[in-house]
Amino acid sequence: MGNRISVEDISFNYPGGAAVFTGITLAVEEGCVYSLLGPNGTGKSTLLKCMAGLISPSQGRVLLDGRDIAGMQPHEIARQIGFVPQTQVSPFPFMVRDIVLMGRASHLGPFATPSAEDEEIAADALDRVGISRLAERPCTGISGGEWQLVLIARAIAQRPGILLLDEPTSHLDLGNQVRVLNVIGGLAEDGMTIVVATHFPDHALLTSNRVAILKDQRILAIGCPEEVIGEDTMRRAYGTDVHIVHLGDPINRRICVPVAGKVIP
Ligand SMILES: Nc1ncnc2c1ncn2[C@@H]1O[C@H](COP(=O)(O)OP(=O)(O)OP(=O)(O)O)[C@@H](O)[C@H]1O
Repeated sequence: MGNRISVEDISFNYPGGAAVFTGITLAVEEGCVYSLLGPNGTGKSTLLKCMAGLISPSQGRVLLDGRDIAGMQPHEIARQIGFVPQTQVSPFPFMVRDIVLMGRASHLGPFATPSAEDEEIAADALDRVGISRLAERPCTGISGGEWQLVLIARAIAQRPGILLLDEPTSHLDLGNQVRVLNVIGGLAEDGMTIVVATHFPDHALLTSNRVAILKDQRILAIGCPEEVIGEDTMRRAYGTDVHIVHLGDPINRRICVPVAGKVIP
């Protein structure tokens, strides 16, 4: 498997609604971290759900290694694609470790139970996101940020070739944001292809090889992060002024700082 995913000229309407987006085309290569930016409601989650095969585009195709996912069985898609939705808290008090073990489901036969190796993979995934201590806790008794880490651990345990993450750092403290960004970088280095919807341009600058910004039903800008995340494009995307600051040596990074806001002397 080549772990490539692309969308070709896709459009999407929810029933009875206007088009969320039209004519979107993008190609994500193996081992690439691809960030989707854009204001609230511009369709980032909807695009990820189309890519995960959870909903079908009204027009256009989603291709997995060149194959149209419309013709694939759900279990075939689940073996190759992992999806981390925006945090949805389970109403059932499953143990955290059992939720993460559910990530192994696509690797098991219909009536098979998880093996010792599956248990080890789940434990390793919990360790990778730093929440081994929560393994025996019911998921109804953990925080929003902890839930987000559980869902990420479940996707890591799935070991998909392609991982789609919907705002994976939105509930996380600073340390856990960095941890998850490092995990994303490590997975991509191992050849996993990653698409991340995010509201943090800095995270896109830090982790991505490519960025697309959605706005007004279309792609406003697409390309490498240093080109796309510029002051003019950010203003056009979000309607607010930012400075792009180059931190220079030894950090050699760009950060995106909003200009507006109360400045405390
Ligand atoms: N189930 C649904 N039925 C009808 N409309 C929906 C549904 N889900 C989302 N929408 C609408 O589709 C548009 C795109 O929503 P989507 O959640 O994909 O945007 P987003 O860019 O991910 O937003 P955010 O950044 O706020 O999470 C929005 O206008 C939203 O109101």
